[in-house]
Amino acid sequence: MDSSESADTVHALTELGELLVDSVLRGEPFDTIKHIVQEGAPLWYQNESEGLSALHAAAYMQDAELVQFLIDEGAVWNSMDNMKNTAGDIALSFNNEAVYTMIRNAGIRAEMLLALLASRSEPEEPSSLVIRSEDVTAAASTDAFLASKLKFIKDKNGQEICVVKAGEDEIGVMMGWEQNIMQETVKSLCEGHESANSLKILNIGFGLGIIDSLFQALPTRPITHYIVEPHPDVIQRMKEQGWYQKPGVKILECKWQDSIQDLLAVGGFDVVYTDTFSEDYNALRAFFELVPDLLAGPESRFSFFNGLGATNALFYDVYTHLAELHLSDIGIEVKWQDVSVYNDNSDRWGSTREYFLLPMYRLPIGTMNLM
Ligand SMILES: C[S@@+](CC[C@H](N)C(=O)[O-])C[C@H]1O[C@@H](n2cnc3c(N)ncnc32)[C@H](O)[C@@H]1O
Repeated sequence: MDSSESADTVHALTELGELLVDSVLRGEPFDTIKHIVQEGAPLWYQNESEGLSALHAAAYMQDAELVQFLIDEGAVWNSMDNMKNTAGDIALSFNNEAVYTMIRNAGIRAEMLLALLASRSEPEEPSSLVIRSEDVTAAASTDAFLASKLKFIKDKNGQEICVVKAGEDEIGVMMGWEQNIMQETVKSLCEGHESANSLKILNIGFGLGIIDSLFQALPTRPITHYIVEPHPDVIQRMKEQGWYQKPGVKILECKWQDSIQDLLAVGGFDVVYTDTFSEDYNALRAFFELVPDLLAGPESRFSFFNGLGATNALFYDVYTHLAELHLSDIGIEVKWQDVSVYNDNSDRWGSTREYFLLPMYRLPIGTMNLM
């Protein structure tokens, strides 16, 4: 094909794409739209003016039949319009549960498939949702992150935060406002635990040490408290803060991937928590697979920082369901709890990139399902 032919093809596809979106928005009959799709209109096409795809348009029209048809024909569930809304966000804004659920389930199916493909291919393909393979900054590459200098500073409210430079942006590794999430997590992991008086705890990722300090402040101090942390600046701070002298605390200065054999050999943990940085869903899922062998038994509890996709309600919902399904596959049943993180203090991010924009954090507590 010469360049004028390919320009003609692009032009024809653009015209068909525009026609499809316009027809959906005009409420044309189902058969007319089906015909345009069968003529080859690209379902991935997003119109010039607003960035709307046919799926966005069908969500605006609240046409469940059409939404299902477009999904079945391969519409892209997670594309964002110029306002950064997905079709799922639009359905949500209309409170249209049926349409929203169809789009969300399409997302879950697509991500399940991607995760399956990733587990069978070398090298691994990252999940399509948030962190893309081309992101080699400290935000999405563990090597880049571990080689970066961390800054421990105070936010406008005087709360401690830890930030790292990622390309042009500064991004929070751990922000002070997450204290509440950590508090609720410790409560749900430890309160009423059968082994509350002799807890054996494993935490992956020290960060600001918020959760580890909360574990240490439990009415009965944990008997054994493993912390896995690879970043040299964090390790330096742990030394300055006396973590190496605390009774029962054992610090492994490496990534969880490099200490997993030792951790499995220890095993028998009553509580396991993980909250790393710059890792994608595939890494989290790889950790999930190990959890049953790390836990002591059915009374043991597991949680993880459920923050992937949290810049968008639909993405967050898809990740939350994906995690639940994958954990259920390996015999871990998850109960979810909503923790309000709404805060009208728009300064909580300072100049850092925002990564959690939803009013609710969905806190997972997993236990071994022996059924
Ligand atoms: C978000 S912070 C953890 C915050 C912590 N939950 C708290 O309460 O302060 C993430 C931490 O995970 C560490 N980390 C990153 N990749 C890791 C990996 N592969 N294994 C273990 N820790 C990792 C980072 O160095 C960082 O200290």
